[in-house]
Amino acid sequence: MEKKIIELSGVKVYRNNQLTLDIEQLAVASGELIAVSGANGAGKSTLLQVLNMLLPYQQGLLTLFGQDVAKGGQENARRLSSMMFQETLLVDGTVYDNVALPLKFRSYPQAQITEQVMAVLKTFQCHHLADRQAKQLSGGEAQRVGLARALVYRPQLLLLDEPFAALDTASRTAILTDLKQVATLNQLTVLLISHNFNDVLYFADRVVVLADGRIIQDDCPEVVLRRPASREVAVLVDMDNILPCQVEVSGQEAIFHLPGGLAFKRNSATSQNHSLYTKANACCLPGDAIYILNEGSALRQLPMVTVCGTVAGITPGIGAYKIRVEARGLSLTVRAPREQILTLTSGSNVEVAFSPDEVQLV
Ligand SMILES: Nc1ncnc2c1ncn2[C@@H]1O[C@H](COP(=O)(O)OP(=O)(O)OP(=O)(O)O)[C@@H](O)[C@H]1O
Repeated sequence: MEKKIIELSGVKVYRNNQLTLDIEQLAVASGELIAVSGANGAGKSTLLQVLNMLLPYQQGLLTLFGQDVAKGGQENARRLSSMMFQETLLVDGTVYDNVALPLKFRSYPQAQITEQVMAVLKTFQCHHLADRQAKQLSGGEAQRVGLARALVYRPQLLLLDEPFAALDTASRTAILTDLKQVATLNQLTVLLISHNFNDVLYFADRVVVLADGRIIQDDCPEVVLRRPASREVAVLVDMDNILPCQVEVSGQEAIFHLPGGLAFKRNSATSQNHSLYTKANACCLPGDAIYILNEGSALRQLPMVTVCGTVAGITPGIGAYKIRVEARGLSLTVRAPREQILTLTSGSNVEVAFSPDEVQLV
């Protein structure tokens, strides 16, 4: 059986008499790279503070490394876990001194301190900074040193509260690449708070989405990206098309009604949670699931919904261009490779198509 590093059951946290965190069930296995995402105020930092035992919970069960923290599991959990915040507080002294601190606190012998500090600095590509004054580092260097310090004593669990949010995209990707490699090699469990969904897609095997302190979706990041469980998640992942929609269900058949009289059918037994068919008032569709039809396109043979419209704008991008198509009062965002849009300009008439099965009710 997979070893569980974190288990929460019925955990509730109140702040100022308000229920701020309400986790029915959450289990994280050893070696998992898990992200926690959600809008501002969703409860992400509160969850992390509970896991780091900085904040008490008023109800429920929290087990870390197999031990109930309310029954003596705290000491073991502190020994085996580490945490990093958005601001890395480096103390006066050199980079070496800073990274050596956790080992000095733990009374490691000097030779082992030197060996582990230099090894971890090398892993995070900051060994050349060892003799530099820590307070003179750039933001990116400081976060790399902070990560080295968090991992120098080889914890099994690393909790990250958006520590890389202020870094530029290239530096963030580079640091997440190194961390992912280290984590995979050492079976390190990492829980990363991030509201940057690109980082989540890049780094995590799984993402837990919070809203009002509750888990509203828990799945692999690609599923959350393409099949958000609610409008809130669709907004969080920056879904290309969120469209008003009413659904009429008759037996196994669902008829989707979109603005402009656009309607299509699909089998209501497929694709998603049946309760959404009656309660959803919007649907969403990723831009790469809408295709621009050319004459003779093989897609015309497939059961697709087709709509005629006009190109209202084209935004270049690497991998895919974004094309805004106005069709029957709907504004659709389509993502297509550059070669497919070479003949298009603003004002071009186009026919676009999508499969009803790609439409997600939210
Ligand atoms: N020290 C505190 N005392 C009382 N309430 C707090 C405290 N810190 C946070 N809260 C409240 O708890 C709720 C959750 O906050 P939390 O910081 O966990 O959210 P978050 O998802 O991390 O948000 P953000 O993305 O903005 O950092 C919010 O309503 C917030 O106002």
